[in-house]
Amino acid sequence: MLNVGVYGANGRVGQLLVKNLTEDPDTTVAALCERDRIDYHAPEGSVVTNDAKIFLDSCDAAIDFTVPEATEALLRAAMDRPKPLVIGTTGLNDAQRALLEEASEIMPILYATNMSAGIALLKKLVQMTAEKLGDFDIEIVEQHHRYKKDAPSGTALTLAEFAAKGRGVDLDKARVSCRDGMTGERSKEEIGVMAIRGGDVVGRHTVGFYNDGEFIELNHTATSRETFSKGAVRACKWLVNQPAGLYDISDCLGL
Ligand SMILES: NC(=O)C1=CN([C@@H]2O[C@H](COP(=O)(O)OP(=O)(O)OC[C@H]3O[C@@H](n4cnc5c(N)ncnc54)[C@H](OP(=O)(O)O)[C@@H]3O)[C@@H](O)[C@H]2O)C=CC1
Ligand SMILES: O=C(O)C1=N[C@H](C(=O)O)C[C@H](O)C1
Repeated sequence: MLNVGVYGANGRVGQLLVKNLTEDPDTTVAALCERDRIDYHAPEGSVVTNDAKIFLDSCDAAIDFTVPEATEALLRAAMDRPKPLVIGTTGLNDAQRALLEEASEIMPILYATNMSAGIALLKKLVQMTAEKLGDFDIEIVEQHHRYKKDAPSGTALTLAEFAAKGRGVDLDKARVSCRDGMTGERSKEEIGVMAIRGGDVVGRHTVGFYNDGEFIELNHTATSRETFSKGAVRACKWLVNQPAGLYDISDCLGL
């Protein structure tokens, strides 16, 4: 039995993780970490805490869907009590990404901005298409629910990274995420990454390749948030058998 901790246990994804881990015959919910309180009955026998160290000491592996500053606190706590970590939180800054890489030298960490199998495959398709259709304009549009805090989504930025890799360009220089006013004509090098927010949209990403006379749009739509929570549980079960290192969801799926 794998004793898993859920970090951000009161969140939209966190609550689904508790459900999925409870239903899975191979896993149990050993610990819940939440900064304030949880709005439901914790599974019997689970440790409920707001202290990341107590949390890590109470589980064999942990799954994090929170906010960047909370992920940073978890990584710092894990440096002297390493545990396999599955991290889905988006919006990490450069320093937080560097901390994640440093931590992965002493524990296995799977970091993915999207835990779905569909996006894992889409990333490869985007890189290939960007490379093969070198003169098509690339524009990425993402749609999410009204409660989402970061923009563009972590997934859209990951897809943009794969597009940039396919083109052999630096995304920091190529990315355009705002057009307003007299922007001038679009340059060939631009990779547009735009965000739409509204309603209860779980997650929709479209990577368009536009040319004169034709265009291709590659789309992925998540119709259930359990796609992410179940993907994270699957990743966690895989990760506990891996040595220290930084992994992606594609590694877990063999894609
Ligand atoms: N990789 C993937 O596949 C996916 C990634 N995500 C990402 O996961 C993250 C969480 O998403 P979602 O569940 O929708 O978000 P929610 O806002 O529903 O949940 C966030 C959780 O983090 C906690 N939290 C917020 N601020 C802090 C803080 N300063 N310190 C400690 N804990 C904090 C919240 O606690 P409280 O209730 O007290 O506010 C809550 O438990 C986001 O970054 C989102 O982009 C989402 C879906 C899929
Ligand atoms: O906040 C969300 O909801 C989601 N966030 C992730 C992201 O930022 O890419 C993944 C998914 O699209 C849902």
